[in-house]
Amino acid sequence: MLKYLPTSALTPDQVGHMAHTDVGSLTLLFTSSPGLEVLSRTTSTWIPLTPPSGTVAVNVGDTLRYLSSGVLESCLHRVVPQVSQETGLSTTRYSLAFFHRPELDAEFMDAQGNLWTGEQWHKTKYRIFRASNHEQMQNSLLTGRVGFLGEANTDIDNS
Ligand SMILES: O=C(O)CCC(=O)C(=O)O
Ligand SMILES: [Fe+2]
Repeated sequence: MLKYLPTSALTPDQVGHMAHTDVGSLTLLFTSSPGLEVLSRTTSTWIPLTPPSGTVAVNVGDTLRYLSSGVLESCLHRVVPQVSQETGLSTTRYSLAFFHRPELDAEFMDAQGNLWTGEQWHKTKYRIFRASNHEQMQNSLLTGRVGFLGEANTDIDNS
């Protein structure tokens, strides 16, 4: 369960959840709160996505992308705070994510040809997830797009 607390600090480096691809294979995301946005590969714009009530959003993560040799694309997404007209603060947001991931000893190759085990990939990418927003912005591992740093720039490499 993820809870995004209200904040008055709405500068771009303090978004609810930085632009990223999920680390595992498939993510099942349950939420009825607005704020989730997905980057369109065709227009390179952020598209708001609120799953209709009773439905679940299914994200392909990095490892399924690599295990399928890129046939399935990992989805780049972020969470943007929604500001309440009454308080001027962002609203509290809840979501429930169920992360599937490969076995720790599963092997796959990333888009640059580097070989990984599931465990290595998970530990490496999670270290970035836990880092400060500033450090996250220095590392395109978070976005799974070489040279693309999410909020920090918009040059997308489709590798
Ligand atoms: O809270 C959400 O809607 C998305 C969360 C998310 O993208 C994640 O935890 O990887
Ligand atoms: Fe995510």
